[in-house]
Amino acid sequence: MERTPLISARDLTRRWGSGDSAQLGVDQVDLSIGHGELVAITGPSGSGKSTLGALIAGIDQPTSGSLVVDGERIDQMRNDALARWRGRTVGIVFQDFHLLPTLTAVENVELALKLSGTKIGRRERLHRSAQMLCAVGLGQKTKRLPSQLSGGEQQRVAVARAIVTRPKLIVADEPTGSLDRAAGEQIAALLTREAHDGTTVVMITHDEAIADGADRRIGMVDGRVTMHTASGVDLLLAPLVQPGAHPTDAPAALAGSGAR
Ligand SMILES: Nc1ncnc2c1ncn2[C@@H]1O[C@H](COP(=O)(O)OP(=O)(O)OP(=O)(O)O)[C@@H](O)[C@H]1O
Repeated sequence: MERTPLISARDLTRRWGSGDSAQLGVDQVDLSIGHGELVAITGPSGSGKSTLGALIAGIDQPTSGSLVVDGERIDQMRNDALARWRGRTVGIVFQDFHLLPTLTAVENVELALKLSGTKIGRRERLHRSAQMLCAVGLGQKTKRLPSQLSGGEQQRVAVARAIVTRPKLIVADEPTGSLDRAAGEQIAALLTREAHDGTTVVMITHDEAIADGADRRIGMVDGRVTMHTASGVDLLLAPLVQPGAHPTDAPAALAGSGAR
């Protein structure tokens, strides 16, 4: 069965400023990511990975181009509508965690459930949040404040917060960046399981082993997508996508294969 795209970007561009001083983050990117696909975005520092992730997660908006995520055009959505869309659609793991310093680990996770509009009471929200913290190996530290946790532990709280709402999409910026190998593999396994359960996972990573475990790797250089790697086969984008064609027109291997 053909995998329908959850994310469809066309000519997506994000720049700051204009003229000679313009900074280009993402440059005319065409991209299609399927439901339940686990995608790793890789590339050198400054190549636009975080910028692309922020656009896909709806925490930033493009200068031009179109971006449809879960059936909605989010590229020109108003801020209030975009915030509501994020709450019901996406779990985000920020590079620098963004935990609220005055809330405990379990309260940080619970807040995400509350903001997602889930119709469950606080007691059940706290129960689910504690379970999620157990899943990331923090069952003994649910009542700690972020300042009482190591960087790696804070990162795991951030992952638990992104997953607990069972969103359609998880965008994770270096979700294993502060972790040792064993903890990193545990988090990668958790995100992979979410993808197997139907969540689309877009993971920005420098970790080669974790990128290799994804369904597809998207390589970026200078704000452009230069390469897709699926099933261990390198596919150079340029010869496969004809000028003017959308990535969804490209061969199935490029767009991902089969719905989950
Ligand atoms: N707010 C901003 N204003 C101006 N330029 C920006 C802004 N944010 C990012 N950029 C520029 O956009 C380009 C892409 O940055 P981005 O953070 O997306 O790269 P990255 O691939 O995620 O890098 P890293 O691996 O170091 O995190 C860089 O040249 C960066 O300087």
